[in-house]
Amino acid sequence: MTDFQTPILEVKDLSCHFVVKRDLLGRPKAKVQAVDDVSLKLMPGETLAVVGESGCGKSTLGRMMMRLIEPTTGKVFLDGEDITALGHHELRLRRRHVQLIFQDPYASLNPRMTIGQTIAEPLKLYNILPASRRRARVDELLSLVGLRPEQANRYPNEFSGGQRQRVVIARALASEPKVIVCDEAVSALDVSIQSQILNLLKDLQARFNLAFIFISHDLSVVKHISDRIAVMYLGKLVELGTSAQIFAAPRHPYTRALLSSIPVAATRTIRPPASERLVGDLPSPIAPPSGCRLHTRCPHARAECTSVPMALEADAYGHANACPFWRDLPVADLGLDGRESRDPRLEALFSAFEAFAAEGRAAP
Ligand SMILES: Nc1ncnc2c1ncn2[C@@H]1O[C@H](COP(=O)(O)OP(=O)(O)OP(=O)(O)O)[C@@H](O)[C@H]1O
Repeated sequence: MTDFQTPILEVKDLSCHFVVKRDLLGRPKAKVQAVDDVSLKLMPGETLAVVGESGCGKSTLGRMMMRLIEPTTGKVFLDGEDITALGHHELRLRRRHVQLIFQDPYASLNPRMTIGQTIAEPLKLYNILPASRRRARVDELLSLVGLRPEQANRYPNEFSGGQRQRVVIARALASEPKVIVCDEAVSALDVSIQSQILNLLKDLQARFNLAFIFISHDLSVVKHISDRIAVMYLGKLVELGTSAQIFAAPRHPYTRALLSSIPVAATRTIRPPASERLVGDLPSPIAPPSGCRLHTRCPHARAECTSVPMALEADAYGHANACPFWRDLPVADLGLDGRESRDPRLEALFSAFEAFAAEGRAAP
């Protein structure tokens, strides 16, 4: 049984370094530090968004959570059980509880199988139901995702992008998961369809107490669906907090920069000014900058940033950030959903209100 104090999914000090070059003797010569020393907890029924620009390690992190990519170091716990060292058979049984939904539903559906066959696959694979009861369950799953049972005999190419994503969601639900990792799950869809799919995911979450890892490069997409948001830069976590903390009182210069790049129309949060924007290009993950990895692009960088450790420091309300100088950042007119200024003296108070509002929804 799920204990509400036990995270449904937890990663501890997780790293993934891909070897991209070897010498003549086959020894590693260059490694991409795709994910570096990331620790996160996901509580049952919670939505944790992982955001950051392309290449920051979001997908690698998501796949390591399912052990679709083997971590270089660190551990993964599913419902309190260390699954890092499980053998193939044991792992396959646990995978039933963590499902993945990709960006492109067409690529993840077999064009030669009817959607009924596709949705029935996990029922067979994990021996969830005998053959005689599978059809009724497929009908039920189709209804749950807003499709009609009589559509079960159709093929993926007969459906729109949004409908195909509903099929993928039905297939994920068939294995009765506890966690669904949504990797850019709505990015390829039109905005109106995006919100329909997000609403569907929210409804299913409430119904089945599902936990979501929601991977996205787009902060505006995750704002309304996330309990907490983890912000990544070049393989490192730079900020972690409730959605309200991140949007109303962002602390790390990278989070401030991400918020400054959201189109005004996409969110009611007023954009930070241009002075918050990053300079230059993303450095190579093969040789990330020393100290704070953002220092080569940070508009607020100072000499010490080349050597500071990049570790998350959390306040009493669970709002964690890796910039030790965040309190000294210039007071930016971030809008803060209607507040006029970002007075640091008021920030602790706002944080307290937000933590209070989030209490019961989010892990500390
Ligand atoms: N199999 C691999 N071999 C070598 N490098 C890889 C491999 N997979 C990912 N990478 C590199 O690891 C880094 C992180 O990639 P990842 O796909 O996790 O980032 P991401 O934030 O999900 O980006 P995107 O949104 O573009 O997929 C990138 O520099 C990428 O090029």
